[in-house]
Parts: sequence; structure tokens; C-alpha cells
Amino acid sequence: MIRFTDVSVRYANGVLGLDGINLEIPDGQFVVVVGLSGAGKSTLVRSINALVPTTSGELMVSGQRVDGASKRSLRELRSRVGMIFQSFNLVTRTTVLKNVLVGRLHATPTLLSIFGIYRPADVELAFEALERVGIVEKAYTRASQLSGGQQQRVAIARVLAQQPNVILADEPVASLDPPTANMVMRDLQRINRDLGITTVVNLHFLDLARGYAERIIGMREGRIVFDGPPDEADDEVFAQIYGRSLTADDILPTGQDVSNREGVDGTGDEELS
Ligand SMILES: Nc1ncnc2c1ncn2[C@@H]1O[C@H](COP(=O)(O)OP(=O)(O)OP(=O)(O)O)[C@@H](O)[C@H]1O
Repeated sequence: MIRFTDVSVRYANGVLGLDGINLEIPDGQFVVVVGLSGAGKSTLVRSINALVPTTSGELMVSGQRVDGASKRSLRELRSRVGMIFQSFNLVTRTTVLKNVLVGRLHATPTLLSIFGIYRPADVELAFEALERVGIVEKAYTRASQLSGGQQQRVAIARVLAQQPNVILADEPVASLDPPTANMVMRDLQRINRDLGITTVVNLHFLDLARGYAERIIGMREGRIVFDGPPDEADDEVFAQIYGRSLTADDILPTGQDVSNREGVDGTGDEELS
């Protein structure tokens, strides 16, 4: 369970990134956070692993207090909370497998990690993670040789290798073309369903939010202005969240056609750019 009680974040320049957030996310839920640029989506997602420190209120993740946590408990928290970024954040000059093994570093004795030695059990976990996102055959390929969608899948595998109980994804598909964006969302949704990992994703596009979320949180000016299931989030609700009428830019037109096609999320060779 993730629980925000009256949480605010004020940045050093005085901007209020979060303004009195009260929110409970039960274990295993797939939550999509939407809102215009600057609404506070990233701040909300990044506060969960203290990448952005809260300035007031109480924030609990899996029974552990995040606000005011010691360095040691933050390290422990971050080992259980995986994060995926828009820019993938891979070490592109090395192999896919080594990138995924980074997810095991928190559990690797320092001496082994210094010498780059990985235990067989960790390598097995890394392969399992790659299998789950359908790119196990790329294990020995350099990350730089992969497409954007494949790189994001490696980033997802790295998070899976961490064996987290929460996955945070900060605009994970913003750099991808629509079909690939849908494939990555499908991966995240399948992982959430199969492994029951609580997932909090922030997204720009409302049809992706409707298509994959179990629950949508709408934000505006640091506050939650909508909280409900996707079938309640019609265009009118989105217009209220955004504070303006919708435009074509708010929608990924090819979305659901592609995400519903059989087999597109299997092998990783199906980049449809
Ligand atoms: N490091 C920072 N220092 C100062 N202000 C910040 C910082 N990060 C974000 N903000 C401000 O906090 C508010 C919320 O930003 P946030 O990035 O959370 O919004 P967002 O909804 O994720 O937007 P985007 O989609 O553009 O990333 C904005 O007004 C932003 O300018």
C-alpha cells in the first residue's frame, strides 16, 4: 500500500509541486496519472521513491515511512521500488544482459560487484526478466543497437530483476511512436497482472490512460482533481482535468488497434515504426 496523507512538495524556487495530496494506492493496482504539463505528475511519481523529497505530510510505502527516512532506509526502499524513465537510462555501450544485471546490484556483495562478477542465480533472474518482456534473444546485444521500444523493454527487465513490489514509470512512452508506446504499455500491464506489482505510470495521452489504467488519477496545479476508473474518465472529465477542451495532440490515434493485435508483444522483433 502507498499512502499519502496531506503531502506537499515545495521546490527550492517556491513552486508548489504537490499541494496537500491525500491518496491511497492498494497493493497490486495499476494507476495512471494524467494532467497537463506542469500539473505535478512527475512530482507525485518521484516522491514515492523520494527522488523528490516531500516537504510536509506523511508518505508511507509498504509500511515504511518515506518522508524523513534515513539514507539506509531510503536505499532499502529504492531496492523495492523500481523506476522506469522516458529516456530509458541504459548504459548503451554494454550488453542488454549487463544492463539488466544492474537491477541485482542492490543484492550483490560489494566485492563481487567491484569485479563485475554476477552470481548464477542473479543471471538466471536477469534472463527470466528478459523473457518476460520478450527480448531474451537480445541478451548479448549492445543496448545501443536496439530500437527505442526494445531499450524501454530492457529498462523494464532491469526493474523486474530488482524483484520490486512497486514499479514507477515517469512518462515511459513519451519518446516512442504510437504502436511501440502501446507495446510497452501492454508489457507493463501484463507484468502488473501476472506478478501483482503495484504500478504507477504517468502519461500524457488520454487514450493510453483509458486503455491500460485500472484507476486514473487526474492532476492539476499539484492537486488531485479526478480519481476513478477509466470508464468514468470521458472526454468531459479530461477537459476538466486539463482545464481546456481536448485537442488531437492529447490522443494517440493508432492506439487500441495495435495493442489489441495478437502477437505484437511477443518477440521484441516487431517494432512497427
Ligand atoms: N526541480 C524543480 N525545481 C523547481 N520547480 C520544479 C522542479 N520540478 C518541477 N517543478 C515545477 O513543479 C510543477 C510540477 O512539475 P512536474 O514536473 O511534476 O509536472 P508534470 O505534470 O510531470 O509535467 P511534465 O509532464 O511537463 O513533466 C511545475 O510547475 C514545475 O515547473
